Amino acid sequence: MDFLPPDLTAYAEAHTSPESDLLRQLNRNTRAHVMAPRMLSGHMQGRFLSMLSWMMRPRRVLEIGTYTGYSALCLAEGLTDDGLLITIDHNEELESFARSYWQQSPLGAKIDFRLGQAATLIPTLNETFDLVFIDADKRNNALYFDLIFDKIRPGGIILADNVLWSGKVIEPVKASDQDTSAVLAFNQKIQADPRVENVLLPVRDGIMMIRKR
Ligand SMILES: C[S@@+](CC[C@H](N)C(=O)[O-])C[C@H]1O[C@@H](n2cnc3c(N)ncnc32)[C@H](O)[C@@H]1O
Repeated sequence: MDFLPPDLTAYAEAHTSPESDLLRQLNRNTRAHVMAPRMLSGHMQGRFLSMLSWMMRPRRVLEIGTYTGYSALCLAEGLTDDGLLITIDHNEELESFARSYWQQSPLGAKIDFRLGQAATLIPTLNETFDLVFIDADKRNNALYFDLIFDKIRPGGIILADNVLWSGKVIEPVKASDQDTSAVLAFNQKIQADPRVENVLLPVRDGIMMIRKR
């Protein structure tokens, strides 16, 4: 769902730095050849992730939900020289597609892909993260938040995508709609957590931006 009228979205994109040729190609080929291309962050959100990465100059970034590797490339842009982005996805069919784009970028050497279930892999990571992007199965947002919290430095940032869930967060929820219930519960959990400060940004499908105190 677009929250802004299409012509305002177009205006905002026209006044946002363009995607690199590589990202544009990755965006276009995901739309042409991969299932569910709406999952890709895209131009505007990608530039937001890049801007935040440049502002923070993170040494360690964790992404939960790689898909075709678009947001990984954006988040890797501001990494320090010795920086590393670990990205997790359980869909092995997308790995070679994502890698074929990462290999065309100098940032590819800083991207460490881990294949598997996020809930299994996160506890095995012995890193302190500056920035985490939660963008996998929304039902597990709260679980991923709990699993990563102690691995984030004070002042570190967690982003969770799709927290407006196409607007369903303000509609009556059907008992059978577990995804919407999970997004609502996650948003409430963050809002009530005294260990963090947060702002729900209405960018694309909604990004919850969380700072660990
Ligand atoms: C919304 S897409 C990620 C989009 C990507 N971050 C981007 O912006 O271009 C979600 C991804 O999470 C992965 N995923 C879903 N559940 C998962 C799980 N339990 N463990 C690991 N990956 C999972 C899916 O395979 C899918 O590729």
